[in-house]
This record gives sequence, structure tokens and C-alpha cells, in this order.
Amino acid sequence: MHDFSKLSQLGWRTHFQQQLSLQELETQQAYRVIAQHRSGYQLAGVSGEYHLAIGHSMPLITVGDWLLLNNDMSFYRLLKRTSLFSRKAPGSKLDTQLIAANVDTAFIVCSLNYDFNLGRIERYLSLVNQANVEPVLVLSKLDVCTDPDIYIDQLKQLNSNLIIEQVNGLDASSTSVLQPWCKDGQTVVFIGSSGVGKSTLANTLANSETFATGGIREDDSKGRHTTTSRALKQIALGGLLLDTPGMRELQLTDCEHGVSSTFDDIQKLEQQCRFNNCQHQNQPGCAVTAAIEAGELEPRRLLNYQKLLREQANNTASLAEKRAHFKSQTKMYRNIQTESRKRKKNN
Ligand SMILES: Nc1nc2c(ncn2[C@@H]2O[C@H](COP(=O)(O)OP(=O)(O)OP(=O)(O)O)[C@@H](O)[C@H]2O)c(=O)[nH]1
Ligand SMILES: [Zn+2]
Repeated sequence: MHDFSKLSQLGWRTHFQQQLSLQELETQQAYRVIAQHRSGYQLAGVSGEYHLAIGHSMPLITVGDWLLLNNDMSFYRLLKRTSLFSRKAPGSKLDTQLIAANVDTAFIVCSLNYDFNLGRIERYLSLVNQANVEPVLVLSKLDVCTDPDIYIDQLKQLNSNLIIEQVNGLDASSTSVLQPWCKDGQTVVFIGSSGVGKSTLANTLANSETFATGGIREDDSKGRHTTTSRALKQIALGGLLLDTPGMRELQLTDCEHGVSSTFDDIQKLEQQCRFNNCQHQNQPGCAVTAAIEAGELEPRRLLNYQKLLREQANNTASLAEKRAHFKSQTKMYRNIQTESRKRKKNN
């Protein structure tokens, strides 16, 4: 039988429970994927942890997913997700890589120094909005910044509703502002460039050295995956944290909704342009250009919006094209094989 209070500590919600039939409630057990390794998945459930080997008939599964297992611990089915992070798989021409599922909050970490870059933050926000996850902007290294307000003012201009927190990741009294998102089975993913202090922050919140600082790398350019095991770690506060070391090179794919909602100010303006297909380049009646001229919209923001939209469209199209090409090639090889078999038989 299911012990739902125990499962809720692992992030179980009514969204998942509603998917179970009466029969499944009696005969299957729910497990959460807490880590992903080359050979399989580490699962956690009411009766403890279990290693599930990857099987041929399984769908694509990622850290954070909820699975139903049969009594003999074999895979039964994957439950529908509340949210899903994915990106174009580094080094692969064909695949989308799943990063994490069923995440509640994304801490977008950027340090209050050289790393601060509005364009990059908009890119991360697009990914997080597409995944259907709540973003929290975490500005790290507060202790080495003399004037954080300069940065905060710029961020507020992106979207006045953004949740922004400033922390010194090395100091628990400072990171406590993030505790409300890290309790009671809530799942938090950390994203941000290398060296901004994600692992340091996660360790301080965990009150232990659970997450490796520095170190773990994934070679994006050549697609070599060194240490790609991703793991959800439960901390004493009750939340489950996922550090993502391999997110340095982040190309958007299938992300139109995410980009649009990140730039909803421009979206609203676009609807007021005289022409539906307005390019916002000196076309008559362009509301976007008018907003720029009135100083209400930064030209940088428009350029980044257009760039991210193009990038995700190009990646989505090229993935679709490559998949189609792969399919037609496979079909061609199969036909050649069948023909040659027929010929041999007739000889
Ligand atoms: N002064 C100061 N240093 C920090 C802070 N947060 C992290 N650091 C330092 O910054 C360096 C990088 O921190 P990490 O936590 O490894 O960064 P990361 O984002 O996890 O990096 P990757 O694992 O490469 O993605 C370490 O030397 C930390 O000690 C902070 O708030 N203040
Ligand atoms: Zn326009």
C-alpha cells in the first residue's frame, strides 16, 4: 500500500495521485528517480532506495521523475510530469536531453561581479518559463560586491515581478532567505554559469558538504560526458536540491513559449504594431520602435528577444530535419537489405 505522507516528503503531489487507477493503487508502488547513472536510475520510495537498470522498453526518464513499479520491482510506467527541463543534447545532432522533471523552483544563480549579464539571465529565464517552473534570481557573492543596487535596478527593469534574492553563499545566515523554497518535499534546481557558486550555496543550505564544489565537468563541445550523474539530494530542511554542473553551454530548443513569456512586455507591444508581420525596424506604426524611442524599452532587450526566438526556432527546425533525415536513411538501408535478401533467395 502507498504511504502518501512519506511519499510527499519526496515531492509526491495530488497531480501524481490523480493519475493512479484503483488497481494501480493496490498493485503498484510509486518511486521517484533521485539519480541517473550510466547503467540506470537510483529510485527512492516508501520502502527505501532501489537501483533500476535501464530497460529497452522504457521511455526517456530523468531525475525527478515519478515511476510506478510492479511488485517484482520491474518498471510499470512513467507518471505525467508537472514540469520538465530539457535542452539540445551537447554533442548530439539528434537528441534533446532531459535535465530534470517535476521541479518546483529554479534558483537562477549569478554572481554580483564579472559574471553579471542580463542577456544570459533572459536566456535562463526562457528555459525556466518553458519548463513551467517558478524562477528565483539568486545574486551570489554579495560579500564581494560594493553596490548590489546597480544590478538589482537593472533586473527590476526586466520584469517588476521577478523574485530577486541576494546572498553570500558562504554564510548560512545570509542564505536563509532561500529557505522558504527548500522545505517539505519541494524540489529546487540550481542553474547558472560555472563558478557562480551554485554548489557552495547548495552546501550551505544543506548544512553539509553534499555537493562537490568546482570539479565535475561535462565536455559540451565534444559531447564527452565525464561525470554526468545528476542527483536530487534531500536536505534537513525537507527540500530536494539538484545541482546541475553541465549547464554551461545552453542552447534553447523548443522554447518559443518560454521566450515569449520571458519577454511578455515586448509581446504586448507587438500586438499594437500596425502590421502583423512587423519586423520592428522602421515599419510605420511600429509600437516596439515607438517604445524604444520613448525610452520605455531597451534596444538590447529587443535584440536579445529576437536572437533567442531565432535560436530556438533554428535548433527546433534542425533537430526535426535531422530526425527526418535519420528516419529516411534508416528506411533506405532497410530497403536495400530486404532487396539483397530477396536476391540471395532467388539465386
Ligand atoms: N566570496 C564568495 N565566494 C563564493 C561565494 N559563493 C561561492 N564562492 C566561491 O566561488 C567558487 C566557485 O563556487 P562553486 O560553488 O564551485 O561554483 P559552481 O557554480 O557550483 O560552479 P560549477 O560547479 O563549476 O558549475 C568557490 O571558490 C567558492 O568558494 C560567495 O557568496 N562569496
Ligand atoms: Zn513593430
